[in-house]
Amino acid sequence: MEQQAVDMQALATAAKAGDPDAQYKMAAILSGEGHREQSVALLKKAAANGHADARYTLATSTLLGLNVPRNPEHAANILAPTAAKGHLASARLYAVLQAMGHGCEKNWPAAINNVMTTVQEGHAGACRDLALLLILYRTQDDLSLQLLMAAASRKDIISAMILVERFLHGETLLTPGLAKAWCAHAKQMGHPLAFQFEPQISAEPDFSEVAVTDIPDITTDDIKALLAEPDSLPVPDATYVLDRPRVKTIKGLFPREICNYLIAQSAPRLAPARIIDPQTGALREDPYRKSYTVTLWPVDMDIVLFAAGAIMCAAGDAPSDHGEMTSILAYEPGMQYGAHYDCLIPDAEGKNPELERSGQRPRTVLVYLNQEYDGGETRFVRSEYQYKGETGDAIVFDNVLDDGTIDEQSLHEGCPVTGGVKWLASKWIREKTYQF
Ligand SMILES: O=C(O)CCC(=O)C(=O)O
Ligand SMILES: [Fe+2]
Repeated sequence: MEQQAVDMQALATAAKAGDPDAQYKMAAILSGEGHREQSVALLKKAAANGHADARYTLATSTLLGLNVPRNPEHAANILAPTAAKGHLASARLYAVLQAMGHGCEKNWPAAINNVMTTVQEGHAGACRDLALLLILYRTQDDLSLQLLMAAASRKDIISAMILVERFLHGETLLTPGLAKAWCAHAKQMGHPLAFQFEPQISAEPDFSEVAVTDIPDITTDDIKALLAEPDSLPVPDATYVLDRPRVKTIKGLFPREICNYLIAQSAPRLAPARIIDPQTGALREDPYRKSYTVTLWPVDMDIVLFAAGAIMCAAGDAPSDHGEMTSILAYEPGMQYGAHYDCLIPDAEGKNPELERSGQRPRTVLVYLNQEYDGGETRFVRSEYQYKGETGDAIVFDNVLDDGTIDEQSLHEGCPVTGGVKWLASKWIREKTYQF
């Protein structure tokens, strides 16, 4: 206790004397104690002194408007210098802002530069991001495999679980002992797939095999040539299945690895879905829409999640900035999304601020992220058409008619799940650039 008081005193003295690390640590302690203003003041000092973690934290608060005014341009400016120096968290977030054009100019090649700076710095998370982009683009299997091996051997559990899953499918040359060792590590870290995979490997875990492998030697120009802007990526062929509402389905929009990644990144952020109370306008839970859900805002995103969202927009024939943020939904047995329209409905006076801001929601894109569940079909209640995709398949449907008025045939539901957990990615497309 006494020692703690001495340490705190020493920290406060160092912070006052201008030590950025002490300022950052003091800011975290003060924030935990609820002293928001003092915390922000110190965070700003540490950031001004060039402390990379402080700059990242301040940038996320600035994006969210948390204890500081919301200002995406300011957030991008805070991130730019630390991203250029290869600070992983800053570079990952700055890449998202550049890819989206949120707070800075939309510039996909510049976003790739950020990824490559951190790959070249040897960050495991950056190797994983690049590997996942290559997987999403379905290109350079050898290179993505080397990047995954490099990341997994640097203890990146997401990469390790991708390799273990491939091992279980007989696709990757891991030894069973190494696969088991990675599972044990990922279980400790709480990766959901590790609990599923570990019992399927009968070998003893062999930790002696965990040797760090080299990061492949790749140039930024090579990667830029491989990874065009995701908005312009060709989407697999669609099958038109219904006229009213207009519905098409797409097999394999996302590879399995991307589906698992979306699940793993959203699982810790899920919260019960809420609806807007028609009487009070307040958000509340309702048995009508019962699922767990998370909306991925820029601070929750990385370049892979951005690109996956952009591909969903492309599947809906829309530029990426017309898409609302991707939502991930998880339905446990008994959960469902009751019959509803996705389009925005004006009030009795013909008004809806959302409609004025970014226009109607003419189209919806859903991607099924897994298939190991019972029930849970997406059903158009008036036409009785229903669809249940396999892992990575998409359904795209119009919520309005050609003249822009609501298509009443678009009334749809997520049927109750009766076994297992259904995971879904959902994107609502807007008429105009989505303003948020
Ligand atoms: O769960 C489903 O199949 C439907 C989801 C849905 O309707 C939506 O996200 O708007
Ligand atoms: Fe819907």
